[in-house]
Amino acid sequence: SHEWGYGATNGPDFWADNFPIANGPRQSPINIVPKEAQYNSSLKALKLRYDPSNAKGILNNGHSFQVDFVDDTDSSTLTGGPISGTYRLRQFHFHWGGSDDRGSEHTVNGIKFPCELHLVHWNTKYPSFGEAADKPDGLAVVGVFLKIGAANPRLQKVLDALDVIKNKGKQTTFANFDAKTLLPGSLDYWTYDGSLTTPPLLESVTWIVLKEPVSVSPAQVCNLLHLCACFTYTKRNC
Ligand SMILES: CCN[C@H]1CN(CCOCC)S(=O)(=O)c2sc(S(N)(=O)=O)cc21
Ligand SMILES: [Zn+2]
Repeated sequence: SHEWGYGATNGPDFWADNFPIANGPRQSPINIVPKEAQYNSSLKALKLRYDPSNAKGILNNGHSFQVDFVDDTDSSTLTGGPISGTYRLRQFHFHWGGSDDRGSEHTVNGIKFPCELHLVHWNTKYPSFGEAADKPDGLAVVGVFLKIGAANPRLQKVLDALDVIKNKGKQTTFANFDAKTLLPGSLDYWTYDGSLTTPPLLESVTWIVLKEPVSVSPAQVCNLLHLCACFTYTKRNC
């Protein structure tokens, strides 16, 4: 079967063919309706402690690009928030689209943002990421919306690295990067139990979607899209 993607013949509407969990009870993404969200006073503040020296490399996985982190110690972790215990930062990646009115996976009141950042963490109650990835409490992903606005200097180091990983499977070293610099000022969040938003669509993700977006400039989004030479789902006149 041809590889899943976002095209007309292998996009999300076809994923259930090879990944029946696509019709499962806790599939992501969802539309977030703030007025309908219930306040839960037992939820704690998010605590994100990231060590820049854990940044390892940047990889074009053919569906997006991801920055991978060394996750063999508790030096880059997510604690507090809706989760219990300690989750380790594994990687972060982005989702974007071919125009400013689409690209994010979650929506807020039906509105899509041009881009969405996902910081993927795994529960250290399991021996490894691979073991955690299919457990109901295995993963916690922090989602950050990007909105079109002023250029975001903290993104630039990531975008500058894309030139050398233009093709699927390409990777290069990406050292000494502080993922915290990608976060907005406020860590206020919505949370729900969901899934990976791409195959294998595992229902193992506690979603933590930050309310405050960060900015990205149109030129920076175009930078992302140059990488999309191999991603057929986005065409943008840059
Ligand atoms: C392109 C594949 N994307 C997957 C790859 N991983 C799953 C690998 O499962 C191994 C058994 S992942 O855990 O890194 C991950 S997180 C998200 S998302 N968009 O929901 O934050 C998608 C994916
Ligand atoms: Zn994602």
